[in-house]
Amino acid sequence: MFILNEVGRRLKLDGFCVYFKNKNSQDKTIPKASQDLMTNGYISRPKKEVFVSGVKIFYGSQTGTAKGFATILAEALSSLDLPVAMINLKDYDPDDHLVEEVGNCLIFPLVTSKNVCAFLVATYTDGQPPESAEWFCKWLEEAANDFRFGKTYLKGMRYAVFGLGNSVYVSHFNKVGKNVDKWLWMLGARRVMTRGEGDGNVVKSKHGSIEADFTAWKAKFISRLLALRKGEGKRCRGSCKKGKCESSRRGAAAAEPGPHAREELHHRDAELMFQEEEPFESSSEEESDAEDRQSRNSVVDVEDLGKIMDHVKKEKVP
Ligand SMILES: Cc1cc2nc3c(=O)[nH]c(=O)nc-3n(C[C@H](O)[C@H](O)[C@H](O)COP(=O)(O)O)c2cc1C
Repeated sequence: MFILNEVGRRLKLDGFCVYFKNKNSQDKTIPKASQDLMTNGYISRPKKEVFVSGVKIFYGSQTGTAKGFATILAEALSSLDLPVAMINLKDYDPDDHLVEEVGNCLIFPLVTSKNVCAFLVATYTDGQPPESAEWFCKWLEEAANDFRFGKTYLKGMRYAVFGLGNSVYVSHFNKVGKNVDKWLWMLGARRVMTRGEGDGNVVKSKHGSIEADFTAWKAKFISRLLALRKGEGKRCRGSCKKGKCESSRRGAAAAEPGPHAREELHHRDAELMFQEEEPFESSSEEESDAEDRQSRNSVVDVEDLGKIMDHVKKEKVP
């Protein structure tokens, strides 16, 4: 029996045969048949895991700004060697395809998709989406509010949203971006970064113009993608503003909610979550799991309280 060492030399071994393949070693020193064997039944180094296999950029645009931003993003991403698809929401039927973004593993259907989805959507009069994104938004809103879909429907999908708007429309500023972010989250998709808000009102725009807002968001999105590509997650370390994470909830008292109360909680949480910037990655299911754990702790607290009361009563008996 033989073993191939780091430089492809055969070493004699008694009893069994192992091949180590050095990725820098010259494959030409190893016969083709042996190379095949290395991945077919013989021990070889594990293959590098792929954490992000590509990006899908969805856009909803009326006068072309969102489409233009989508093109800029696609170009930036393809220079990073990431496969990119640009999708006009007008041509996309969420009823048929959205669930595909969850993952395509038949054996473990809830396995996270290796794609990341970016949504670039504009807001129009009275907070309505552009015509091209009407069906997508209608479908998403209905699904998010339909208990038959539930908060795991899009579990495994990873996404980020950049909304385009103008803050002169005070009460409906960026409403569509906000809603798309909220509805995806309610369906269990995982937001990989804070929503970006492009503002065409140069006086109020965070970075001076909608283009600058987009450039800043794009830079953050790319750095987030690079981190995800390395397999890095981003968890709340207990410093989130609204105290919604598990760590900051520990110790807070709450009553056990019934099924309707929980449903209500899910929607109320979604509203709260999207009033402010959310600094960490999350999905609605995780939020709700944390609620459940907290509730279970609270039930124990109530039981303990009962025992204490019994004890106090006994103490009072002469
Ligand atoms: C008629 C009209 C109505 C608009 N209404 C809103 C609005 O309610 N809220 C908002 O944030 N932006 C509003 N906007 C601003 C657009 O969202 C913004 O110009 C955006 O960049 C357009 O993107 P698009 O070129 O991809 O369609 C409105 C713009 C127009 C022309």
